[in-house]
Amino acid sequence: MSVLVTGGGGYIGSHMVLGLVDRGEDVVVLDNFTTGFDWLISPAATVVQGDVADGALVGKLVKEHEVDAIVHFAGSIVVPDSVRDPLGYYLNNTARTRDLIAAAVASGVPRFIFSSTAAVYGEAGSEPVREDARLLPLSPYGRSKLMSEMMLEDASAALPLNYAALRYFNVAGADPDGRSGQSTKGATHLIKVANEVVVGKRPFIEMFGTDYATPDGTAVRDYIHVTDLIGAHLAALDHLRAGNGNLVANVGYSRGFSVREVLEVVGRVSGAKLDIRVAPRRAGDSPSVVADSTKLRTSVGWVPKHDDLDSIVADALRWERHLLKRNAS
Ligand SMILES: NC(=O)c1ccc[n+]([C@@H]2O[C@H](COP(=O)([O-])OP(=O)(O)OC[C@H]3O[C@@H](n4cnc5c(N)ncnc54)[C@H](O)[C@@H]3O)[C@@H](O)[C@H]2O)c1
Ligand SMILES: O=c1ccn([C@@H]2O[C@H](COP(=O)(O)OP(=O)(O)O[C@H]3O[C@H](CO)[C@H](O)[C@H](O)[C@H]3O)[C@@H](O)[C@H]2O)c(=O)[nH]1
Repeated sequence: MSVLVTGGGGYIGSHMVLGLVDRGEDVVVLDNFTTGFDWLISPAATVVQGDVADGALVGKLVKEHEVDAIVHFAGSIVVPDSVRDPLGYYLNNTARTRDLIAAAVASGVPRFIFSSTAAVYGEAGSEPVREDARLLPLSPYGRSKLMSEMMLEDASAALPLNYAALRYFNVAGADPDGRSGQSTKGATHLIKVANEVVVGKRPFIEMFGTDYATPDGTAVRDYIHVTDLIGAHLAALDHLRAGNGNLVANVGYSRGFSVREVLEVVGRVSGAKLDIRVAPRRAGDSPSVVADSTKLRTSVGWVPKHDDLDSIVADALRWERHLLKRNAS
């Protein structure tokens, strides 16, 4: 038996591979390496280069490796890019996910875990956001993910497939043992960009929008350590394997930090003085998104172990320094 991890060469997927390998599972990675890297993947996994929409390839991998679950991370992830290129996002995130679900069903894989996002909520109204809040995504990215959730719901009602859709809030940090971290070129995520300024890869950071209706005027997010996010996936996999039915759940810590607060923490943890420049709001951004994670905690017994912004920033910074040395050598 093994687990097929799509996008296993990416930031989050490579941590999932570590989480599975660490508990003795066999893993097959399928990645086209558009944004991922083969060197991020644990040597214990089998790595196949290809697209998730290649149904014949997926069918072959399922058969050869006796895959009992697909964990689907592959996708395009940058909110403002999705505003500029909506059709590209609907193709890679929605249409190709449809093809992967079809291949899962055709080859008899009974379980599917999907990377969804807090972006499905948009401006949800009251916070923290529960799973039954209004789903009004503000960007093509959020819509592309919501449509994938809908396909899974409908497919699961009609076909022998159980699924978990995990709505991640803002994923950050790196493997505490230093084996993986966010390595995306031209990254756009706040903590990654700030740490690139700390190590001298960028001269300054822009603060997008200081006129939001939030306590300090900058946007608020629920930053979650990638290792706790992987803990949620492993718990969801166990939940599905135990026959407990479908699960749609938020993954966050239920507390928010503003952009200004995050940059203060980066400055304090690194000891660096960041050049921070005020810039206009970024297209597609929500003012505030904070998770209510009660459902995940009660349904699968998820207990986060790294709920501390200082450690998130410190782990991410350690990885950034590692990348700097790696690229210099
Ligand atoms: N990073 C976050 O804060 C965040 C938040 C919410 C949800 N997510 C979701 O988590 C998932 C993983 O995100 P990430 O941050 O690791 O991104 P990433 O870009 O590092 O990883 C995505 C991986 O998928 C691969 N890929 C893309 N399209 C593919 C395709 N058609 N076929 C095969 N491989 C393909 C890429 O090469 C890459 O390795 C995404 O689906 C994203 O939408 C991420
Ligand atoms: O250089 C930067 C980068 C970001 N920000 C701000 O920091 C906040 C967080 O931005 P990120 O780019 O780090 O993350 P997003 O909230 O835009 O999006 C992330 O989390 C979402 C869920 O909330 C999606 O899932 C998405 O895939 C993932 O990129 C936003 O207000 C953004 O405008 C800045 O001010 N300067």
